[in-house]
Amino acid sequence: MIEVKNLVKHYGKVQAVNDISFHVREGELFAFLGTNGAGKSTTIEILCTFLKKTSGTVKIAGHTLEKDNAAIRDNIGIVFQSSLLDERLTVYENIITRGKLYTLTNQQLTENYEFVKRFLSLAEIEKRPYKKLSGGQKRRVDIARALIHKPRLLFLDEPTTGLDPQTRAFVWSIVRRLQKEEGITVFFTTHYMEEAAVADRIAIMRKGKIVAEGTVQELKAQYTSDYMLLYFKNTTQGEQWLTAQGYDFTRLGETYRLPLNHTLEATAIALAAEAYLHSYEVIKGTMEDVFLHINEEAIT
Ligand SMILES: Nc1ncnc2c1ncn2[C@@H]1O[C@H](COP(=O)(O)OP(=O)(O)OP(=O)(O)O)[C@@H](O)[C@H]1O
Repeated sequence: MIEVKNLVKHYGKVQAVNDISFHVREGELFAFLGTNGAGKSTTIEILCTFLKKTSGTVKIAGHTLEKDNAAIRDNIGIVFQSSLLDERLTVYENIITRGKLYTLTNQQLTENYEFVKRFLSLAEIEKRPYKKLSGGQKRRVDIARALIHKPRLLFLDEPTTGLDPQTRAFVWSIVRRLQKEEGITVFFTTHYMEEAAVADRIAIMRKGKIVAEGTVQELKAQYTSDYMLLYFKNTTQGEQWLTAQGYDFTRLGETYRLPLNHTLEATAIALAAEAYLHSYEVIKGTMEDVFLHINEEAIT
């Protein structure tokens, strides 16, 4: 659905995107991550036809960027962090006005409107002015606006920043349904690593370069490790046992931390230490660990 090769973007002397290549498969939920200033927005703006690249090639849904931008725009929907809708118009008016920018017949527009209304549960709010809506309702309408022409690819730039946890969960349930039920490819950015963890694949940018790419499992395997926390009945005896076994442990107050090569190692350790243990837990590496590791690695 997206194929990017050797993409470069300079703003004067600033090299915002520095020779990146990646692809996104049809139907995928793809997360594009990076610290502030990494080059994500610049990349998205190029992919969405808003910004001219310096060099490189981009193909979206089989169409070549800059040769066939109109066809690309017909295939994509975009939800920005800040809304682009008219505060004074109603939900219905906003979405229909947007839909009229595309080459849809009246019948197609009506059918598509009925689809987004149902999919995003807009029936109760369609007659209300946009400015009267809550933050979560506004987000639903923003997504409806992006879907009115039934695009195959949806870009979401930090779609949940500033929303409460319940609304965030709701937005993600919509995104998942769009992917699963409608087969829409989703390309999103976020600063919330637990959101990135649900993606099929992830690319991480730093200073204009893609520094890591893969599935959540692949990235975790490469950049994090699992560990075990041990809580002993008697810390002196517990520590003696760990030392006798030759384990490379760290003491954190009354707790002992043991790195694991594999999660299942914890079972054997817990069974061997059973006589000394009060309890234990296994902590899995997270996407947050991956992200911090990659950015630390790049700094040092
Ligand atoms: N119009 C511009 N003129 C000059 N430099 C720019 C311009 N837009 C972005 N930059 C610079 O390009 C680099 C990449 O910026 P970009 O906005 O793409 O990063 P980002 O990863 O989207 O960051 P954020 O997470 O903060 O949105 C930064 O160094 C930024 O200062």
